[in-house]
Amino acid sequence: MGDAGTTAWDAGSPLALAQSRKVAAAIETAQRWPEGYVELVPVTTTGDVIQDRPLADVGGKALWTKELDKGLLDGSLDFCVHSMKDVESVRPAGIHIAAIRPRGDVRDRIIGAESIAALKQGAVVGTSSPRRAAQLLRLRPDLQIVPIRGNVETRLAKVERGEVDATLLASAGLKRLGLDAGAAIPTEIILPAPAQAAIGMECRANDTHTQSVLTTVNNDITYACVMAERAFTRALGASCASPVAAFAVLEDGDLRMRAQIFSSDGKDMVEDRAAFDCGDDATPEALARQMLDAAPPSIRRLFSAS
Ligand SMILES: NCc1[nH]cc(CCC(=O)O)c1CC(=O)O
Repeated sequence: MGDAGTTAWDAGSPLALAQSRKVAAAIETAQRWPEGYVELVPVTTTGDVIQDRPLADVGGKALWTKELDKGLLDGSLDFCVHSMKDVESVRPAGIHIAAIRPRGDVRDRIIGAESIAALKQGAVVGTSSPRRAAQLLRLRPDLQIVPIRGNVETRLAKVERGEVDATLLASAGLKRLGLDAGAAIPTEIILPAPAQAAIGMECRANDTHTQSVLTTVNNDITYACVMAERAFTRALGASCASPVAAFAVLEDGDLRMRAQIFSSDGKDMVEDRAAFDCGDDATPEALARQMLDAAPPSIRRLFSAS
């Protein structure tokens, strides 16, 4: 960072702007910098330009980070702010996840009904998330899942206009946009995506100055949990087309993780949990291996590590 830090957000997304503003404010407070000291730079990403096709068909999560990665590596940006859920589990060489903010509400919310059980028979639910589709179909095979893209407001409007009966959205994103929509679904019913509700900051791996600034707004516990969820996802060889859920918490000094992998139609699921302790054989990678070994072909073919 020079005199002022330069950070970037995905300019096509109001959620990304809200998150970047919050991160900039947290850094300014921690560093006792004046308001506005951290300069925000809008960067439009391919992911937001292509709104009509499912993410899995056009190139996956990298579409959200490609332009931002380039800005980091060419030195025009000092750091980037991401929803960690949208950041691929393998990052380009030279880019480092420097900090993760305290996690918000990890649950999904249902918009358009009081609960999944309350949806009418055969209801049309809009989601382009393979995880949410599989989880919904597992609980309610009668539902009709249709793809839905666009930002959070667009999706809410589609429910409002009756284009779909319901949709699922992350509670954390709704809250950050100041939207109090829908009903929270317990994690026992819908386990969240790996890294859901976590905002992270990336910088160049060799930029020790920016790293030391970002560390002041890091949350150690969230960082450890999200990194374990990412390690699990990476070990599965999961892509954005793989239905996977994972959620880790720190409890009595242990990292405890619950994880699920599904077939696309939700008919098959492998669920497991593990506690990771320092110096233990139990690791997120071992959990991924064990779950893939137990998985039928309908699940295994969706993961490239199998
Ligand atoms: N896939 C888009 C996306 N990326 C992050 C969030 C919400 C905020 C978060 O989980 O950090 C959302 C919207 C959603 O899934 O409802």
